[in-house]
Amino acid sequence: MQKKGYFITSEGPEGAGKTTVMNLLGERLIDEGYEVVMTREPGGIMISEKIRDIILNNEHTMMESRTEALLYAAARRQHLVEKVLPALAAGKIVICDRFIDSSLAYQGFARGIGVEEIWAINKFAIGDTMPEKTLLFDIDPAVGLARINAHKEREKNRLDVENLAFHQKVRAGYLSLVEKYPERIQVIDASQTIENVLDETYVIIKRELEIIR
Ligand SMILES: Nc1ncnc2c1ncn2[C@@H]1O[C@H](COP(=O)(O)OP(=O)(O)OP(=O)(O)O)[C@@H](O)[C@H]1O
Ligand SMILES: Cc1cn([C@H]2C[C@H](O)[C@@H](COP(=O)(O)O)O2)c(=O)[nH]c1=O
Repeated sequence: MQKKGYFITSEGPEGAGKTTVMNLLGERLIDEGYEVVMTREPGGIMISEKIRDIILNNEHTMMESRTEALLYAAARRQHLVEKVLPALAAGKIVICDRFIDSSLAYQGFARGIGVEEIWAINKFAIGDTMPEKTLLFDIDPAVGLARINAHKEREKNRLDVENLAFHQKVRAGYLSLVEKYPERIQVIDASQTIENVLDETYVIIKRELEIIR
């Protein structure tokens, strides 16, 4: 159906509903006949899932911020070459839960490493590959964290357990990225019901896919 690959990423603070909504979106697009690859960062393939375990392990309290940033970039590189680029070359839609904007918001802004520094290591990791469209699921971090905490079975990782001030910096970081890249990053109010968030997401992505078709 689609003539060329299309790279979509979802971003946002913890508990914004990215995974829930993008999975539903992916199912809907597949039902319509699109070839869709759903994946995530850090992870998506064996090596990057192993790096994910190292980064997010709650016992790794000694992990230094730049080490963390480099591990995210390493996981990103391997995932890109092993999964994302081949799928795009085959004309598929790739929907990736988080990508470089997570590193900019979490490591660049919230950890305070600096956006330029994070760009530099990620440029090395991804070259010129950037998403065509990024959806920012925007939510008050207190609401997002409350959603996560309501599900006691969900294990909290090393980033989830950062304090509220950290997650507020993440959100502020994301919003400053929207100002910098208004064409690429589209904000969705993630405080709405799942159905409404999905509808809004679907309309945005369908419009994009119809343009490239
Ligand atoms: N719009 C919504 N309203 C209420 N609850 C929601 C909404 N969207 C998702 N949830 C619930 O919030 C929780 C977190 O959702 P989800 O895992 O999709 O978020 P996420 O953005 O992927 O989070 P994280 O990045 O922390 O993994 C889940 O229990 C999900 O059912
Ligand atoms: C890609 C990426 C992710 N993070 C953080 C964001 C989350 O706290 C975790 C991933 O967990 P999720 O349940 O899959 O959302 O990692 C980051 O800090 N920097 C990154 O580049």
